[in-house]
Amino acid sequence: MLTAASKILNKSALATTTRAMPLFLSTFPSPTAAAPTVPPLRPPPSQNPGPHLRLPPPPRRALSFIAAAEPAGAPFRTPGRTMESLATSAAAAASAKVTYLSQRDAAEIDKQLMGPLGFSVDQLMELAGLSVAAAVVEVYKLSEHTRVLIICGPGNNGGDGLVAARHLYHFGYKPSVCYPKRTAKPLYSGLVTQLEALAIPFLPVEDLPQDLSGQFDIVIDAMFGFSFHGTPRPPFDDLIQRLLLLSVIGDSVKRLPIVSVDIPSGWHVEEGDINGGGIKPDMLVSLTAPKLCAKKFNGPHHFLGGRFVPPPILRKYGLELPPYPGTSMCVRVGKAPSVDISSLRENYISPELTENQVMPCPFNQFHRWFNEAVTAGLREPNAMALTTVNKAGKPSSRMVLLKGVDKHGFVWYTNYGSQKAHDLSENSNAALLFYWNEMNRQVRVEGSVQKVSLEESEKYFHSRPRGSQLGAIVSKQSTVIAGRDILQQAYKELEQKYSDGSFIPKPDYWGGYRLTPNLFEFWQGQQSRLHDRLQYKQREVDGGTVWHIERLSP
Ligand SMILES: NC(=O)C1=CN([C@@H]2O[C@H](COP(=O)(O)OP(=O)(O)OC[C@H]3O[C@@H](n4cnc5c(N)ncnc54)[C@H](O)[C@@H]3O)[C@@H](O)[C@H]2O)[C@@H](O)CC1
Ligand SMILES: [K+]
Repeated sequence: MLTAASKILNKSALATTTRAMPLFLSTFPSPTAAAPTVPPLRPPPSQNPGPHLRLPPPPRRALSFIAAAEPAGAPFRTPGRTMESLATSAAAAASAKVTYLSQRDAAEIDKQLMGPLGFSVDQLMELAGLSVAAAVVEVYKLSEHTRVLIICGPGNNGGDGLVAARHLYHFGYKPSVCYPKRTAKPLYSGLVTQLEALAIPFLPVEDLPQDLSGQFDIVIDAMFGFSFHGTPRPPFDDLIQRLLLLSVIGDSVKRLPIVSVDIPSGWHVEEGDINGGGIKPDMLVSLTAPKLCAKKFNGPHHFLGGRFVPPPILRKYGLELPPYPGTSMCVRVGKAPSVDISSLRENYISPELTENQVMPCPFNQFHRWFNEAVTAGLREPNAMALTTVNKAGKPSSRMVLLKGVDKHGFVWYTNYGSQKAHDLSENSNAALLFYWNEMNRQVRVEGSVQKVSLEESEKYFHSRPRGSQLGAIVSKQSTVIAGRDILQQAYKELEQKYSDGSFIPKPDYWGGYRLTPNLFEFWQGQQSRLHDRLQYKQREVDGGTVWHIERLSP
């Protein structure tokens, strides 16, 4: 099982964070004697079309090892989702034009969705509330913002808050709800019952402290949405005062953040905070499309949620909205605030890694950790940084994909004309680095590198998809080329040449390498920088070599 903390792997920009390691990893099997053989390596999971809200996929079943994928960055790959596509969609969202809705249009769209377009209010509310929860997870890490107070109003905005409370509970947060004016409709009483079944506390206004910052880490303002008129009536006037108080307590970093759903409550739906005395939320989650008042929002985090707007609505209202990335339920509107790099740090929480827990054979220990990384659903756990050094002592690093490991070493494939190949021809010493961020783990491997046999390279080359085989022929890796079209042209020509499905010969300049290790280091991040580092080094004993384990200071 994964802990709730580990399920929420978010990308918040700022400050120190605590990252808990999946709980199941703490249950190490009892130490065993050195196994004579190395268990088979499982293949990496296929591309994970992960949403913006990154929840690890369910554990995968073990598969037998087939060395059949491409090296990192192989040309002409068509992945489900790459970092490149994430980066592209983030850039597109940041620069996208946004349409703002008047109060009348917002209400009209609502009617159309629930009339001719066939939606029910329950559906829209569920999607809206999920978007709010997803946006909160994007910005406010669970480890730092566990206790969430959701203040719900009498209308649909309040309903969105109730739904968000449920999702946040399931994402591992500890929500409490203040819902002083309940609506006697089955939709709302159902949402309340669902929260009661999760033992989520409902707090009367009288029980809330004047200063909310002592008891909560975030407040979600789901009091009023686009149907708000006039000035807030009791008890919401008092609740809004408490939120106002928050903007004057603490500095901008330590202040209890307020997340407003659709409209900052109390603001005019079109004019915004008219006299400047309204709440100043840190985050606004606009739903369907931002309302006019959102133009006046100048907090650091503006998100859009409600990924359900069909083309007829987009066309009719000429809506331009930022594109949602991947399968995400929310998208940031505008640019993310800049990050102080020096403030980025993690406080790792992991089970201890002790000498008597690890396997005597480092290859077996590697397999154990690798398989756990696969089981946890990490994307490309076989990606490793390879560092080579040329004869002048100049190092260079790049990511490659591990294609096999056994007691003889770690194997990857590449172009024998590449820079790494050139370095290796001058200096066979190299280092590999695996970094499994979500598990607070790193493995370093050092050793010497030789080419694998021609038969091994042939066998692997022909196991690859034909597109990858052609890509390997086309690329004269690490040489300067005039443009992308040259590659595409050469690829097209080859595609035509082999369009009859005939055998594609492996080019001489392509093949594998094997690093035979003389050192391993297994690193596990721990709290307060007291990380575990266990190093395996080879020692001569009675004419043979044995692996000796030492603990290194972090
Ligand atoms: N496409 C859409 O239209 C969607 C709308 N949704 C949500 O629905 C909201 C709109 O919901 P509603 O139309 O129910 O309206 P609101 O939730 O904005 O509020 C209406 C309620 O607030 C009360 N109220 C209004 N002014 C008040 C004041 N001055 N003092 C005290 N009470 C006051 C009204 O009597 C009514 O009970 C949106 O902002 C959004 O959060 C989402 O649930 C789903 C999609
Ligand atoms: K609101």
